[in-house]
Amino acid sequence: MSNYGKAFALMRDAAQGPWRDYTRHTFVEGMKDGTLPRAAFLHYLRQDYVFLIHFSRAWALAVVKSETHSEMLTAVATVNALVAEEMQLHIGICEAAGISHEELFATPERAENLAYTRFVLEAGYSGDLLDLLAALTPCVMGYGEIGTRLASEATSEVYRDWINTYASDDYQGACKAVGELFDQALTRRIGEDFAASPRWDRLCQTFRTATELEVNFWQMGLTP
Ligand SMILES: Cc1ncc(CO)c(N)n1
Repeated sequence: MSNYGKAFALMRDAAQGPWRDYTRHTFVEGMKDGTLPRAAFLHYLRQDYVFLIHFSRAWALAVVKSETHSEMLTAVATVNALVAEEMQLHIGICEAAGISHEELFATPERAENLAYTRFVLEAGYSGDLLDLLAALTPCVMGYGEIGTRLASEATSEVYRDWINTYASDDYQGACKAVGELFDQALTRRIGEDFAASPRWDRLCQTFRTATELEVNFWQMGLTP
């Protein structure tokens, strides 16, 4: 199992059912064995590019909601990793499939996509860094777990570029950094025993809702 920090492990266990639906979705299993139709993958990737625009904005909000230099450093590194690295994967794969960057940028946003990213942004606007991180971590860590598992279990080379991006040391390092950020931010704001605080259940609920919205996102991917 992944080691992305204490808070993440507790929240994932509290959202076990949806977490499994998310990380073992039919879409994911289709990338593993190569049976996922190319049209569904490209449709997903275009939506995911739009997702990453708003997801980067949410991480930029984490800079705004930071209280220490160390928190700012992790948040700003994540913004950079998203904009400068992860989005490049989408641009590259789409270009190779004949979809120009201009066309990609103009992709009409699906409702499932809009619901998810605006839920995350709203958690951050109306709350503090903890509320925001509870909504952000399922996205970051889920893909980290999926990437690691598929790198060892994939029986097809079709989606290897995608798998390698999320299994890479860079991406895995980002998951660990975000896990440390979350643990430290919780300890700073509510103390060492953060899971016993009255805020904990609500944070777990935000994590669970974001996880369910990830399930809906894969489902959208299957319906171009
Ligand atoms: C929907 C979604 N969740 C998480 C990630 C990982 O950054 C992504 N690219 N897309």
